[in-house]
Amino acid sequence: MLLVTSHYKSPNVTKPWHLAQHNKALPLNDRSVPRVTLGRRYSRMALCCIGRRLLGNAHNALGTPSRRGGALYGSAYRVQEEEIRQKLQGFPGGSIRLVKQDSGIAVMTVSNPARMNAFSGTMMLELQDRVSELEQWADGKGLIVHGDAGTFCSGSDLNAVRAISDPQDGMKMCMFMQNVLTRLLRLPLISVALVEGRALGGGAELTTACDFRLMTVGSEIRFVHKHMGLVPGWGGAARLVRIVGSGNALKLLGGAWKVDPEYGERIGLSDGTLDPEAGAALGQAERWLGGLTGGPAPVIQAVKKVVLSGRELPLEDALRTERDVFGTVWGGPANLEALANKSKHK
Ligand SMILES: CC[C@H](C(=O)O)C(=O)SCCNC(=O)CCNC(=O)[C@H](O)C(C)(C)COP(=O)(O)OP(=O)(O)OC[C@H]1O[C@@H](n2cnc3c(N)ncnc32)[C@H](O)[C@@H]1OP(=O)(O)O
Repeated sequence: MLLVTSHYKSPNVTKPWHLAQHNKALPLNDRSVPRVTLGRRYSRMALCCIGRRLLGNAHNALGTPSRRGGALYGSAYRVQEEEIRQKLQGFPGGSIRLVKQDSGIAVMTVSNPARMNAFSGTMMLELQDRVSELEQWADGKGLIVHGDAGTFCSGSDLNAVRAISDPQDGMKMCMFMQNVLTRLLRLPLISVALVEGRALGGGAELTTACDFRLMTVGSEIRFVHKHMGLVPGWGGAARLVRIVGSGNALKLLGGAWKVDPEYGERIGLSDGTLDPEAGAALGQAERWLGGLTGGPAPVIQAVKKVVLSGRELPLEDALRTERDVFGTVWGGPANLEALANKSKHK
């Protein structure tokens, strides 16, 4: 069930968006694709399994008002999650603030200024709570993630890292943050990481869990993991490859290269450099994002959903999702209003 459909309640179940909502037969289905050979059928089945898993999650991410949203790991992981949650409670400090604005753009602030906004244990837990809150935000359209006091985030709090350096705890923390950051990226909101100052280690990974990155002059994104004897574990490598390609990702991880705004734009990691003369960075980021989030929330959420499925799913599953999402907006209030206004696109 899609969240966007809840805005379109109507008794008329013959509308296409209701057909989609009620999972009635629609033209594109499994039978419409010929299965040529056994081998292909199996590889196709395998793809479908992966796709359905992601599809289910993607649907959840944008639709089901469940606390778990677009979670990555299944129910077996919940026990482990509870264990690591308790452990993370033992490393307090800082906060993750969230302000949901009437414009439909929320601002999330990573705040631990005494430690360059490093993630304490309780901040990881708070991040999960804020993501859950955003998954439920029916009027939401956009999100800006930034750091407090002029810098983005210096990764994990090294004091916590030292205390949980046992490989099993490390794995649990890694899964916890992978899960939370995957849910962050799958939110039905268009998201931007506003990078001022430094985004290091886990902070660099956090920037990749947003749809876009904007950088201020003098800022840097740096995957310092190699220097810590590590690789990214919060999903940052997988996402980085999709953003900049494997060659550039190898350079950034293998060389622990600093990415300044100019280099960031060149390789596609940064989507723009903010003008130091044009006022506060946050205001500029809000204006930039506002250029993508004009219009009703259900339509913007639908935009995010079709792009998300195109990004994450095999083509056939993405096409099905696109069809279903299309069904939620076709004949909906925004569509009918636009038709009634005879809108032109000059
Ligand atoms: C690698 C992956 C891993 C993960 O995925 O979990 C991580 O993210 S591990 C963390 C990776 N990050 C780092 O290693 C950053 C280490 N810090 C630095 O390199 C510097 O502090 C820097 C460049 C961020 C800032 O340098 P600057 O000279 O401008 O300031 P200070 O060094 O004096 O820093 C101020 C204050 O902040 C504390 N700090 C900074 N980062 C962390 C951190 N990640 N964890 C804990 N504390 C941090 C620093 O120790 C200073 O505190 P003070 O009490 O004044 O000594």
